[in-house]
Amino acid sequence: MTDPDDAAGSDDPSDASDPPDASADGTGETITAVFDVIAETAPDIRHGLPGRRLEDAGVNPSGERQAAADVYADDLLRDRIGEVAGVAEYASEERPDVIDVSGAESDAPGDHDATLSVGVDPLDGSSNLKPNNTMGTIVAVYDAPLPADGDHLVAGGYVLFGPVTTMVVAREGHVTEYLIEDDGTRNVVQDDVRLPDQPGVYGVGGRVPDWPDDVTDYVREVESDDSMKLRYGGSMIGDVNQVVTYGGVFAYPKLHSAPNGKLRLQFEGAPIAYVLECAGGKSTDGEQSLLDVPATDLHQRVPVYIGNAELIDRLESAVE
Ligand SMILES: O=P(O)(O)OC[C@H]1O[C@](O)(COP(=O)(O)O)[C@@H](O)[C@@H]1O
Ligand SMILES: [Mg+2]
Ligand SMILES: [Mg+2]
Repeated sequence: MTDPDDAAGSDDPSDASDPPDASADGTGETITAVFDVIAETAPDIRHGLPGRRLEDAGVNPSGERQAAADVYADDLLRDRIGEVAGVAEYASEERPDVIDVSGAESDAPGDHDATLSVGVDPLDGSSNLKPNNTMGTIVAVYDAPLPADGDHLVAGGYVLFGPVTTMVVAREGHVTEYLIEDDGTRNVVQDDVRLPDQPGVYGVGGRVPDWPDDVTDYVREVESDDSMKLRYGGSMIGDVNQVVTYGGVFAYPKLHSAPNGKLRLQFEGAPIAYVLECAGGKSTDGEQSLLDVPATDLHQRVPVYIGNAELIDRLESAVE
């Protein structure tokens, strides 16, 4: 995208365009329809936030507090993605089980021939509601029942709720950034998004005293490069989009208190790895690409390190 010190990128959108449906079985049309629904729902999520910022709604399957906004976004997305022909399953960070939205299991109305599964993090970074900071929505489209391994990802993307609402979509090895208008239409801001060659930012989650020594040593080495600036805002999507824009590394690492880190493989780690790898970057759990981590549980956590290839290679050499 742009140089770290050249933050004045253009926001002039051109007309929306999607890759042609390269699939013989119509899955490409389903993927397009899913991201149309995400774009249409993004303004509704944004407009639904003010009254739901501070209201508590319970605990999610990962044992974390849910805001009313998390549940609101999840319900909206479940209803609307569930209507998309070709989508068989819906799952999210906010509900314990996979939902059959095809109707096939219960012989209910629906698309009984549907084959795709959609996993979402409806609101990523919802602890940023209180201080009114950046949040996102993460979307993963798999061609297998959930939980599914990363090699079943056929598309991944995210919405970023910042000063403007943008959506980044990766499919068929190609990454596109859109500006989402208030009426839910999407217009291309940047076709063929690629990580800049020169990394400029780094952000690492977790309490610093909770980092294992090898993580600490790696971070100290990264920040000793005087071209690297710290960027950490407490929303994975906000922080990841800094890396997509300026190059660099984002991590939510293994911790002393949590050897598998905090982020969820199905809803956060894998789809973001898919986007970054399609944009020319790399991902790892410390040993292997996040797309190669076996999916064993819908809500399993995984250490996440993503960014420029050279920084991820160094990380893999540095951590055990
Ligand atoms: O508060 P911490 O420990 O820095 O954690 C922040 C991380 O947790 C998350 O908020 C987890 O996502 P959710 O808000 O979807 O649970 C990430 O977006 C972010 O990277
Ligand atoms: Mg999240
Ligand atoms: Mg969330």
